[in-house]
Amino acid sequence: MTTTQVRHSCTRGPLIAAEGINGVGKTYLTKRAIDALDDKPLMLDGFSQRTTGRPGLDKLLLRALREASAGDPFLRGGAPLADALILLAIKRHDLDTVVPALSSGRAVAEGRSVDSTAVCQALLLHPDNPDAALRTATALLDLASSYRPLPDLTILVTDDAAQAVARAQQRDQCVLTTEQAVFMRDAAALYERVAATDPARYRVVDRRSVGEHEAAEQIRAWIHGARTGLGCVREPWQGPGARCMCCGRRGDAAPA
Ligand SMILES: Nc1ncnc2c1ncn2[C@@H]1O[C@H](COP(=O)(O)OP(=O)(O)OP(=O)(O)O)[C@@H](O)[C@H]1O
Ligand SMILES: Cc1cn([C@H]2C[C@H](O)[C@@H](COP(=O)(O)O)O2)c(=O)[nH]c1=O
Repeated sequence: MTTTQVRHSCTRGPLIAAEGINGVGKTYLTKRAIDALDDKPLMLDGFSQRTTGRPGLDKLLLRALREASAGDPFLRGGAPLADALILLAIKRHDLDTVVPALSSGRAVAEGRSVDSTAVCQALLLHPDNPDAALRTATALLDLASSYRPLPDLTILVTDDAAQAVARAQQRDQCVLTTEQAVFMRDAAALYERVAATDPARYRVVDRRSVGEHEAAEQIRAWIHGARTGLGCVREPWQGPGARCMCCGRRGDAAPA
């Protein structure tokens, strides 16, 4: 988690996110990577997998967004900033549910995190202006980091957008509209630009140049390596003297 932490070592596990457009292979490759790990991370499902089970606050918020977006696969409810705040609330709820696992030293792998919110909502706000979309995406990430710490490591899976569209269509037995396919293409480009702004947090695996086996192996190694050098993590809104959310250690107060 990259914000509000004081860098002394903490016993917690790392928070890792898999990002990228629909159908790019986040779930497929992350599962393959995790199969090869002895110390398996807790997997936090992406949104589309959350259709069964107890209706917690995350599912209820998601249901509201789904209803407002009337079947749109990108959950576009018509009010991008209000949608963004609901999406961030869901991702905050997700963090709350995994703090016990992180505190026990276990790694957690989120299927999408706040970078998806930043990218998708920024693109909705600036569909025809890639530079403005990038500025808004980074501003939304700043906003997100005041709601919850960002992931320690974000793995971006990229590919030719048309390949990802084809996989998503095949998997979901649907045909995306041209507008939806263009949205995915533009989102793919924006994810890559956002990743380039924060190379310390992001690792990028590009399926155009890396085979399936090698991609899964890279992801395995990144997840394994994310365990080292972790600092304590604090509620962003509580300031540097607050206790670590995971180990409970107090931070050093800011120098006078
Ligand atoms: N290398 C591969 N070989 C065979 N099938 C693959 C491969 N990569 C992905 N797939 C298939 O493509 C589809 C899309 O992949 P996946 O579900 O992992 O994408 P995703 O990025 O998690 O998408 P979403 O965000 O829409 O859930 C799935 O049916 C998956 O099994
Ligand atoms: C987290 C998040 C998701 N979305 C969109 C992207 C996908 O089209 C759907 C389903 O997501 P899944 O996790 O891949 O199942 O939701 C979004 O627009 N903004 C977000 O923050």
